[in-house]
Amino acid sequence: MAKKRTKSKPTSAKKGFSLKLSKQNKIILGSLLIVLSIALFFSFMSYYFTWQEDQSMLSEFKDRNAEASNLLNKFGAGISHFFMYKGFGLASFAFPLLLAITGLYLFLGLDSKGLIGKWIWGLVGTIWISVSLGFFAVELPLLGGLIGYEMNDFLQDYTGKIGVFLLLLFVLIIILVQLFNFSPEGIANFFRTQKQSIKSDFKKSKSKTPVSEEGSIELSMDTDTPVVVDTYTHKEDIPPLNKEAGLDVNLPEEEDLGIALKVEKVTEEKEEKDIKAEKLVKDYGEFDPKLELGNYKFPPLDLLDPHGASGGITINQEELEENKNRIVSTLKNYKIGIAQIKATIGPTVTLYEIVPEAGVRISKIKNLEDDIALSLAALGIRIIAPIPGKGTIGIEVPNKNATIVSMRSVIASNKFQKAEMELPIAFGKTISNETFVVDLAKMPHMLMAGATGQGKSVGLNAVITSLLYKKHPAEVKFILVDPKKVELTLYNKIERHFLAKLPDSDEAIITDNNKVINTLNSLCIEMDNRYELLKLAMVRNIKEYNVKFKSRKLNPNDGHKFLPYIVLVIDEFADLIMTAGKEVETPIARLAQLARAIGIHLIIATQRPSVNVITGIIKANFPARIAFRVTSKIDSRTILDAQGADQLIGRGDMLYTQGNDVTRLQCAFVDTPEVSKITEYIGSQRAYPDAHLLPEYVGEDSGTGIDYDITDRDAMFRDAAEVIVTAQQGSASLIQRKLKLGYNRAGRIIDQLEAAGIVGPFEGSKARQVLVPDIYSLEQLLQNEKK
Ligand SMILES: Nc1ncnc2c1ncn2[C@@H]1O[C@H](COP(=O)(O)OP(=O)(O)OP(=O)(O)O)[C@@H](O)[C@H]1O
Repeated sequence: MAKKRTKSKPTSAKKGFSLKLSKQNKIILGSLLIVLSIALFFSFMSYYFTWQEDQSMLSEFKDRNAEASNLLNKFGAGISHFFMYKGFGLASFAFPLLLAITGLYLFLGLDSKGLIGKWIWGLVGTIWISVSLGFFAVELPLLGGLIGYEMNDFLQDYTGKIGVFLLLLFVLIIILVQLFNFSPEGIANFFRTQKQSIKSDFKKSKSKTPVSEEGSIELSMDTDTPVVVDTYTHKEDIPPLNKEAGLDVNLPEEEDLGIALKVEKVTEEKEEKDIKAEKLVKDYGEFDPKLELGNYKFPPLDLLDPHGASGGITINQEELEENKNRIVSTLKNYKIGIAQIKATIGPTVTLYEIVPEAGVRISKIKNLEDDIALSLAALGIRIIAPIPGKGTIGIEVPNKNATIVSMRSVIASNKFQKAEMELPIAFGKTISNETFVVDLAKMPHMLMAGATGQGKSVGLNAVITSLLYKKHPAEVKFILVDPKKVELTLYNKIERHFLAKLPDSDEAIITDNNKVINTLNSLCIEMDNRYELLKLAMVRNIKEYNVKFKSRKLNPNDGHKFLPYIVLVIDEFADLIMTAGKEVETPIARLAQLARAIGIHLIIATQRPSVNVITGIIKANFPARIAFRVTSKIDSRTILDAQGADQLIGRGDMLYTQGNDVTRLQCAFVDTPEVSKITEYIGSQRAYPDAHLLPEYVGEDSGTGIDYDITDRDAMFRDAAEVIVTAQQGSASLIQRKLKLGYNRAGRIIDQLEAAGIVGPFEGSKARQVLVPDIYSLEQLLQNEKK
């Protein structure tokens, strides 16, 4: 369902007439229609009482001295005469109603899609009522109006009274079926639920009054039983249960059926729950998570720049010929004959597919990779021998004039617009110029690496932009970690729409490494909480959970809530892992292993794809990997487990793998001003009161309430205390430096010092306060502790 909704998002042109009016004009026109509808309403009402008096005056309309009795004077009398007398009679009230609805739509700027339908059905209903009331036109001409009377009369001439009646009945059925989804089952259901609620009300009232008279007990049993059987005739196992439920107060002698009854009770509860949910859905509709920001407008396409690309790629025939000849002659030099050669032109590279003559060994061509690259004298040549599943050999040669793949073109593509995915990402275009769209929810986590300046940040922006164009703020939340402090700041503007943060933090975009650790741990708590909810709801993943929640089968009073997807983006992972090591690696590995089912997805980018940054445990849990250009073959292997990323040409040229196949893509280009426009567009709309709040996590560093056992203290505890007190500066890095300890051990000692009351609590980026003034006081404190 959600998918369907996202499909019909107003992305660009599909807005009907509302597109032609500015906001101000809509408000003005809306108010005009509302005022007009009120005037019509009062005119019509008043006309009912004054029409006979006013009729003679209609011919003197131009005479200023003539006065009508209608509340709206001559205007009221004239227009009511037109609509009610000459028109549709009582049914004319539909017009002020329709005008008021249209006016409200325009005034409030609502999506005007359903409006035409309302008018059509309104007019059909008006004619139907007017023709039906035409039967009484002789006695009461105002009921059906002239049109109703004439039409009724006309039909009667041909079909007679009964014919007209049957015709009207048939039209009524059409209206009910089309408009209210009327069906025989629907009617049966309606009566069933009505009966049910009457019965339960009846039972409730019965159980409230203490049973005292035997006679009355028997009577209630008798009346109860047939109702129960009636209600569930289609389910044989239920009636005995209801019988019991109705009887269990009254008939203790049926105790021997105890076990069977218990089993059945469970089924009944479940049924009742479902029925309740169905009733709720019927009364209030499905739960709509988007309702709180119901007027949210998705960013329009024209915020994105076409970047000069007219859409297609220009084919340079000369260049193609030249490259082909060079490939053929190079291979000829090594005595490799070619049976066939074919070129596929992409935005940045052209793929030459070669079918070698029979008997040529593929390994021979593979070994010639460097020689071919040399003779083609071009940067970024990649040889794929053989192309998986094709039996040909591919040589990718960069185009002299690369075409920029604009984000606009990929977002506008059919493939993205129609993508039936949970978290669709339009990455860019493949070598055969097809838009490449993947589902982040299926990846389920992504590792992105590449040397500096090769397009990582643009890639991250492309990912975030794709999601912003497809998802409502209620459906996805981002946690942005930006140790470089400049790359992701633009997203600050959408903090209250799309970002998630820790409850006590001011900034939603995390730039401080300590906060990252807290956030990651908080995400782990969120993950555990979500698993608990999934368990309670008896579903396997977030998608099923949200479907169940939307159909009101999960009670918010039991802690259930709509769960948005959470996407964690870390722009520079190397920096984090270097400073925090295991403290970051452990929660990330945990999240990566477990978070896929509950809608938490990680995207990690790094400039330094070395093995101590992308450790085995991280790599094992990130099947989707993206490599922009890197400087060495080793780096390429670290990211992709294959070489090739070292031969890319940069500027968004990238390799993508989600397992075995490696796909070469040109990443879509989205520039900072475009991102800025998008975030401004979203940021200027009504938002939630705050960013999405993650569960609270009390980090080890904040240390509140940590009570360390004195005997458990680190061997260097005393030395560290002396260093801190002497320097009067409570920082872990000081201990690290002076005592040559690792980050983690120093952190632990600081916690112990805090527990001992030597340093104050964690104060963010500032050093902690030292609570002991000198070495002498420290001695005393430690002595007292021992006692
Ligand atoms: N997909 C693309 N198409 C065209 N040009 C691109 C593309 N991606 C990046 N570029 C060019 O490369 C430049 C650097 O890109 P980007 O800032 O994304 O690199 P980076 O890898 O994030 O660098 P750093 O690691 O230093 O932040 C961009 O300013 C842009 O000119």
